[in-house]
Amino acid sequence: MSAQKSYNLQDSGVLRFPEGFVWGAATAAYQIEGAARDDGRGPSIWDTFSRTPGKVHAGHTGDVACDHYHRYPEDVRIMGDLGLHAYRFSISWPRIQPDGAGPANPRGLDFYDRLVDELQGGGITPIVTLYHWDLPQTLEDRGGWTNRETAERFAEYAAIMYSRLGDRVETWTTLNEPWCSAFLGYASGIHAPGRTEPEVSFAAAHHLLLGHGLAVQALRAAGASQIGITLNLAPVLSDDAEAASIVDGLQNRIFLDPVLRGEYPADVVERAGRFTDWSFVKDGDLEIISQPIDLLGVNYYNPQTVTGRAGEPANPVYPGSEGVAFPGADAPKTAMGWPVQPFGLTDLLVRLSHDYPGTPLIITENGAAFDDVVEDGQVHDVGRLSYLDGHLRAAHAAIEAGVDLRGYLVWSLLDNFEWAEGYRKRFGVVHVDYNTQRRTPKDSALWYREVVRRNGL
Ligand SMILES: CO[C@H](O)c1c[n+]2c([nH]1)[C@H](O)[C@@H](O)[C@H](O)[C@H]2CO
Repeated sequence: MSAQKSYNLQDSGVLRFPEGFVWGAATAAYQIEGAARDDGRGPSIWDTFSRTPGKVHAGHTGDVACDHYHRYPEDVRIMGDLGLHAYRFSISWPRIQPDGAGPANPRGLDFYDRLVDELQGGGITPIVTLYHWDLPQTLEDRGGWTNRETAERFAEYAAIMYSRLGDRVETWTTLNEPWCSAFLGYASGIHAPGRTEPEVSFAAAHHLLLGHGLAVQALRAAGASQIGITLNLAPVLSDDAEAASIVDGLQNRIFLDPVLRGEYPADVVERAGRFTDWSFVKDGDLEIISQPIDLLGVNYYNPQTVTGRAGEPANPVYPGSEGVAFPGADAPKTAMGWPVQPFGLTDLLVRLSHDYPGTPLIITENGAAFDDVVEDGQVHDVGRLSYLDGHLRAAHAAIEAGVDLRGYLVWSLLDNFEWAEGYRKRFGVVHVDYNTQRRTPKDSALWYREVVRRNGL
């Protein structure tokens, strides 16, 4: 259960969030846009990966997805109907630079111009993610994130986007979840580009962070004032302190420390030593990576439960985690098999504010997949509503504990392409019928609308 404590509830007896708390929803380009070949968009690593037999459920691809590229006015209207303050979306790099470098594709820029204008017309604040996993394939052909030059291309792309949208977009996040890009993409291979080379995954992680730092420099030089990065973070639950520290290092501190402290954690450097000599870290890199940021985006879904077990092989997504087992949690599960443990969000937020003080936090993703059914034009997604309610209570408990939490963006606005799961897993508060593209707000959306209106539960 989330942390239970008696609050000094205000007038109407609800949990009130701070004045100005930002309520919104989040999506990502490859997961919702479709139009994979429209208007000059080039191929990304996810176009390639989803076409690789066996990589994505039933061979699903993002070719059409939610057809958001064409239906964005309707989707913005839905955001307005829900009363959302903000909308977090990512920009498709290959739509802007089909080969990952060189002059921008004007038709790609035009789409995001139109989207931002539509949002502004609806009084909805855009929150841009520059990179949500859809690397231009041409850059992957040159090594992708294992190639240091990709970091430089990313900063050039960031500057292009700021020059086009900076007059209307105030909040910019550079990367979504570099942990997933590096360790799902290059170590375990369960995400694009599907490489199973743990020995290069740490270089990929570093170049992603270098790209973040160079992009922060470029954005700041161009006048951006609200810049951040989004990390997927998880508290680690264990009866074994050593096992917990190993996974905390490989999941959380490997990114938090370079970005917010300007150093890699020594224990992680040592454990990764069996894969790499870290020679990809050049003088000055960590100063660039730890450029000051204004906001830390936190994606939270559940804690990690681990235990020490002699002889246990490394978990492929955590290179260097030999001796650690992942037994799973004794808790209700979502359709992804992820445990529902809202208390983990409170623990995480309080830990961040204690260990990495001074950086305001925003929950950039939190949500759940459940098997939804449309009945008489409605979706009674009680499980998702309960998950969101519990996690908002957990977030409120963190605020009560003094955490500087600025907002909450539910994952996701729409059912969408759930990466290797394809379309079979639904995270949206709005149901999408992929045959007709009909949108149906679920009960969770109607409940969330009331939360936003009341600024509380
Ligand atoms: C393990 O959870 C990760 O933090 C995570 C979960 N999720 C994410 N990251 C990604 O940012 C989204 O694109 C996914 O659609 C979403 C749901 O899977």
